[in-house]
Amino acid sequence: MEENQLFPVFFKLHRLHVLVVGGGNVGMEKVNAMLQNCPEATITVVSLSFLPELEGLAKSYANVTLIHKAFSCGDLLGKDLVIAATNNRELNQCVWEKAKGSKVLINVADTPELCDFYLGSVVQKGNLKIAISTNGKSPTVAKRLKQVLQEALPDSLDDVLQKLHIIRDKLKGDFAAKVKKLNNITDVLVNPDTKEL
Ligand SMILES: C[C@@]1(CC(=O)O)C2=NC(=C\c3[nH]c(c(CCC(=O)O)c3CC(=O)O)Cc3[nH]c(c(CC(=O)O)c3CCC(=O)O)/C=C3\N/C(=C\2)[C@@H](CCC(=O)O)[C@]3(C)CC(=O)O)/[C@H]1CCC(=O)O
Ligand SMILES: NC(=O)c1ccc[n+]([C@@H]2O[C@H](COP(=O)([O-])OP(=O)(O)OC[C@H]3O[C@@H](n4cnc5c(N)ncnc54)[C@H](O)[C@@H]3O)[C@@H](O)[C@H]2O)c1
Repeated sequence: MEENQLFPVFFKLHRLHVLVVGGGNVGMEKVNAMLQNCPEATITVVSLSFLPELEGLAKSYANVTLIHKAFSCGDLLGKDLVIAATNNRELNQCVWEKAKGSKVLINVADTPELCDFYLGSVVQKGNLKIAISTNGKSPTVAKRLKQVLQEALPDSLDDVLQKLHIIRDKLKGDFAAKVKKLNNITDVLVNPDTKEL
């Protein structure tokens, strides 16, 4: 079977500055996806035109800035991540070249081969977050799986996380002893019939 070699990480977007080039449907969707996960994400969108929905988002989120202009190299200054989402393949390739020259990680929405990272489909239950990737094979399947998991996982999972966090902070002893205890307590999640030792 072909393997997915992507390595998932969870970015603290409120500490990073993201540049999105292109304020159309895809630019809008990517901005929306980032804000859904992190309402404090710092995002600058550079574009020749903006969808009205994107202008609405910029009004609601002080951390989202829209700049009405054509992309230029200087837009990369101070940015940590870039998403190239214009409808012009050559321009997206040019943004990629400039980003590479500046050592900034980039996602080129119309060219998976040029992406340093992909966005995932995200299941959220309070503190719990599950990101899904199909290795770029079918974003639609990723979206559907998200819907299935969002329904199937109980909301109470967040209570479990909150309680385990309290226990984790209270546990005494050395690291190995804490790990053993936490694994004993949570064994019931994978073996419902076992009793805590
Ligand atoms: C998961 C999600 C996250 C997000 O965007 O937030 C996401 N795409 C979503 C939706 C979606 N995208 C597309 C459709 C139409 C149907 C279809 O094509 O399936 C739908 C479905 C819909 O909108 O209903 C079209 C599309 N997408 C890409 C291309 C270019 C290409 O493949 O060449 C084209 C063709 C453009 C064309 O044909 O012109 C590329 C990528 N899209 C990715 C992520 C990355 C791979 C993720 C993975 O590994 O699965 C990757 C590689 C790069 C990236 O964008 O990061 C989000 C689900 C949101 C949710 O959970 O609700
Ligand atoms: N990765 C994904 O999830 C995904 C999904 C669907 C489509 N796509 C691809 O993404 C691309 C964009 O699609 P779209 O629907 O957003 O297009 P769109 O036409 O709605 O938007 C393109 C935007 O790019 C801007 N733009 C054009 N030239 C520019 C320049 N020189 N400087 C700055 N901004 C400029 C335009 O003003 C416009 O706002 C398409 O090539 C499409 O194939 C990717």
